[in-house]
Amino acid sequence: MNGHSEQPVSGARRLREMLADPSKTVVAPGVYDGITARLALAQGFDCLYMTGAGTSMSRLGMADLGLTTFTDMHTNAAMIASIDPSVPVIADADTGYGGPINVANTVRAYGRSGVAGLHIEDQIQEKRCGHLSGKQLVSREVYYNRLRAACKARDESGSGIVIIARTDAAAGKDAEGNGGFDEAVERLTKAADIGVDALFFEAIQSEDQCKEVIARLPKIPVLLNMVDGGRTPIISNERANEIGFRIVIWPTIALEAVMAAVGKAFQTMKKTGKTPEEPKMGPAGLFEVCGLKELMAFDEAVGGKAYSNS
Ligand SMILES: C[C@](O)(C(=O)O)[C@H](CC(=O)O)C(=O)O
Repeated sequence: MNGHSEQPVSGARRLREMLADPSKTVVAPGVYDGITARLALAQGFDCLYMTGAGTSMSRLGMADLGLTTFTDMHTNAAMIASIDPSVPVIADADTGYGGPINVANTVRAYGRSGVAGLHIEDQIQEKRCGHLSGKQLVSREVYYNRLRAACKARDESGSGIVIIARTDAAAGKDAEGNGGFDEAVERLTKAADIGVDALFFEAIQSEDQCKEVIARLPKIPVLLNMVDGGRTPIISNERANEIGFRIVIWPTIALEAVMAAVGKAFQTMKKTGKTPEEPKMGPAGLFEVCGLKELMAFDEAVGGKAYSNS
């Protein structure tokens, strides 16, 4: 033993193992920072989803309108993936942030940082949340080039990062007017032929459409995007599994909880001059969510005295 017993764990490999069982559905709650990632991990989720909308709002204070750069997204994804490298993180990679060489750079960088999977979409650079109206798409050719670049970078880098092709065509159109349900099926069918690992049909409008998507895209795993108040009716993870979805992401679960709760706490402070009455965790309780005990134990294990009387 040389003491180097901790082998790097590949989130991508773990995600691929999870996807290899066709009877299983990977469930990934949306997280966007260290706190939400820690809270999801504490509940025992075996996969996390880094939401781009949440990253945009938490890091920039801006709505999901394509303002986040590669650096914003990569830095956040890398941080989240590093908290528990044994739990795969699927991260939003929007349009890939430019042309084919940008897409390739994104795939390589996410893979090097331990991100297990990412999705690349066919919106134009001035993109928006998939559940808003008026989405504009790049042409099929530009989209397919993005996907070819992503697959080539995955293969050349050897990271095995799971490439998920997302199309916004069901509720958007390109400059030639191509759009709608069948266009989305066509784009994702081609995506599977190009060699991506999974498919993301954005803004499915009904449970019947969910079934049709699964029937028409039989080749590789299909992801379901569950956004409360979005275009797709909410179904349970169990139902998604019965229909045949292999990944379910819940991008806004933490955003909905946090925004409502924090807004209420600030309102109470403004009205009463104090924090809300509810029981508090206290500083130690708060830090324990983010590894306080483990960090102190590590320090002590190597002879540190800094925290021994805390
Ligand atoms: C999945 C998504 O890309 C995200 O950023 O999390 C968003 C979610 C949202 O804005 O509600 C999307 O569906 O476009």
